[in-house]
Formats: sequence, structure tokens, C-alpha cells
Amino acid sequence: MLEEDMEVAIKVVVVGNGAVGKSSMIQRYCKGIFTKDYKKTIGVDFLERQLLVNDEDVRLMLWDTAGQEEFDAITKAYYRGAQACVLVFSTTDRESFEAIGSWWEKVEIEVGDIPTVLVQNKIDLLDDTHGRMDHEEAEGLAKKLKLRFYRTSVKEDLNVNEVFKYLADKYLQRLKRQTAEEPEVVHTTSNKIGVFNTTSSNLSSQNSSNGREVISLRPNKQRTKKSKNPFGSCSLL
Ligand SMILES: Nc1nc2c(ncn2[C@@H]2O[C@H](COP(=O)(O)OP(=O)(O)OP(=O)(O)O)[C@@H](O)[C@H]2O)c(=O)[nH]1
Repeated sequence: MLEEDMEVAIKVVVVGNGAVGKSSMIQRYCKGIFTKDYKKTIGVDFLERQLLVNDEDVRLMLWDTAGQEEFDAITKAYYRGAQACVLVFSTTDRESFEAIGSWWEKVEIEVGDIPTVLVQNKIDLLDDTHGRMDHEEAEGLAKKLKLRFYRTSVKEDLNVNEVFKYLADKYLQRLKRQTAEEPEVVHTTSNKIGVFNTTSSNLSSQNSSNGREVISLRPNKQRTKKSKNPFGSCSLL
């Protein structure tokens, strides 16, 4: 058990080529919705969701990075402090699968070894013969990179929760090991381990500033079509 009055907040970056379904996955998980429209992500955005993992309150902050190379320079800064990662490719886009290695390297270079999963999204389109991905190939890559592998359909809401639950769980295990090894670390508000002291704030209030350390991370995101509130029904930090 982690120390009382501490809340674990985990910054998760969701990366992969453009149009593989990163924004959709985050929206599905945080807001429970799916839209067919494609709005290219420009820059960075995040949504959050709280969940309970082994009786531990965990706040996941899901960072949506643009898959398009032209935004590389903007997104680079947002890897900083990431504590877990989802590498996404699409069933209908072979190139997005081939790009996984370089996305993985990029994350490693920016943040080192963090809990990571490999996700093949859009499995509802498996029968689309043009884009069919070889099962073994994807599993082989997961093995090679030593990553847990999930097949998801954000559209059908298949396996999305499992991806984030696994990451939260994996992160907590690591955090506990780290805490056991260096007990003093848990008393800090260090972004590195994602533990925030929440004693002075009202946890039950949606508008509380219990994540005030995070405010400075709020991204500036625009979309190519009609702008929309990226936080929607999720609580603002
Ligand atoms: N059929 C199907 N379509 C999906 C699925 N997930 C996402 N899509 C669609 O794929 C398109 C791209 O999804 P986005 O979530 O915008 O992709 P992205 O990876 O965030 O793209 P960038 O912002 O360019 O990085 C949209 O039209 C989505 O509706 C899925 O599981 N199945």
C-alpha cells in the first residue's frame, strides 16, 4: 500500500503514426465516445480518467501526440516526464506497423524505459483484405521489443480498458518496488514517480486544484476542423 493521502498520477503518452486511432482511443477511454471523423491532431492534448487498481486510486493523464511528422518539434517536449506509453499501429496501415520500431526508439531516447504496450487498433477491419496484418508478425514484434501486445477496436470498444489497466498496474508495481528501495522518494511531488500529495485538497471535487502541479503541463491544441473543448466531460486538472 502506498502512503495515505497520496494520489498516484501517471502521465501516459499515446504514440504512433497519423490516423491509427490515438485520439479516438483516448476519447473512448475518457469519454466513452467514438466518432468516425478524422481530425488530425496538431500538437498535443490530454484527457484524464481515474481508476482503481488493487484498491489504489490512480489518475491517468493520457497525452495525445500528433502522429504526423510535421509536428515532431512540437511534440518532442511532451514526452518529458512520461511514465507509461502506448505504441499504436493500425490493422489497415502496414506503414504504421513498420514505424513502431522508430516510435519505440523515440520514446526510449526521450524518457528511457517506461511501462509500454504495443496495440494493434481497428481490428474490426481485419476482414479488409487490403490492410490485413499478419498476426504472427505483430506478435513477433511484441516479443522482440518485450512488450505486452493488445488488439483493440476503439470503434467496437474492444480491449481499450484492458490496455490502460495493464499500464496502470505495471506502473504501480514499479512504483512500489521503487518506493521499497528508496522510501524517501514518496514524500516528494516528483514528476518522476508521479505521486502527488493531496492532503490539502478536496479529492471529491471535480474542480479542485488537486493536480495543481500539472497545470503547467496543459497543452495548447488546435484541430484542423471546428475547434472543440478537448476536455469534454473529463475533469480539468
Ligand atoms: N473502423 C475503425 N476506425 C477507427 C478505429 N479507431 C479510430 N478509427 C478511425 O480512424 C480515424 C483516425 O482516428 P484518430 O483517432 O483521429 O487518429 P490519430 O492516430 O489520433 O491521428 P493523428 O491525430 O493524425 O495522429 C478516424 O476516422 C477514426 O474514426 C477503430 O477501432 N475502428
